[in-house]
Amino acid sequence: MSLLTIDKATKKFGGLTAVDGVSFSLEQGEILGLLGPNGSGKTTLINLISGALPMTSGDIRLNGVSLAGKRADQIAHAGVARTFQLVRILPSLSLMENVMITAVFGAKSHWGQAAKDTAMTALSRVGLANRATANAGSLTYIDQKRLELARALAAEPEVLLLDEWLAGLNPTELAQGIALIRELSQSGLTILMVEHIMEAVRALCPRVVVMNSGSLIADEATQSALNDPRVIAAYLGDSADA
Ligand SMILES: Nc1ncnc2c1ncn2[C@@H]1O[C@H](COP(=O)(O)OP(=O)(O)OP(=O)(O)O)[C@@H](O)[C@H]1O
Repeated sequence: MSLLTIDKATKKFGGLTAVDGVSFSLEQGEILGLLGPNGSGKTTLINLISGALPMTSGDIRLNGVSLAGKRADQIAHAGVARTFQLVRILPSLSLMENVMITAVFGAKSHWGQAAKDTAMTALSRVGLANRATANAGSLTYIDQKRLELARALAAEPEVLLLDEWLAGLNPTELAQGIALIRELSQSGLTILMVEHIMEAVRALCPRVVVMNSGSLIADEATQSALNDPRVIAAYLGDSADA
């Protein structure tokens, strides 16, 4: 059985079908790229998986158990964590406090010292342990992104959803970011990553799924997808780095 199964997931906003009967699955330990031009439905799909938005129809299953109709907090508790395109850290709190919040509300609902330990482990994994007591508002952009990632990791997910986590980094930071995601993947975490930076997709994802206008147009090995005429046609006319 696949770890995460997306089964004809559909989301309509009034007359617009943003996600249109999308089906694919992720195996335990896999790192899968979710590609597509701007507006193709990638973030909406991430919102459906994480419960930020309810599906119009279809099903999403984690370990065979349906997540359909569940709230975001219930889905986090079930083992799905995400990062947001625009980081959602709380600038007036310390890094530790930012991360403890998700340790408390994540898959294992830690309290007290256990929440602190989980938060510190997550901060260590992203290289921010030595700044645990600093104010989150003082962080550079890359460190805000690291903190956002630590918040997702502190929920101790089985599946991590990354929504353009690498966007906006300079070349040095991008190399560091790719190395960090690779480490997380090698530790066994299952990752679905929305990404426009093809260098990162090639470096990290053996397989990709590609959306266009809400529909899935490819589910194949990355190299073959990037040479697929349907994928190339979807990206033409879009400014994305394809
Ligand atoms: N809350 C919403 N209400 C109405 N329409 C929405 C909403 N969220 C997204 N859409 C529309 O759904 C479509 C898919 O948007 P989505 O943000 O999922 O695309 P995307 O592939 O993530 O794009 P990008 O790469 O630019 O982030 C777009 O036409 C968008 O305008």
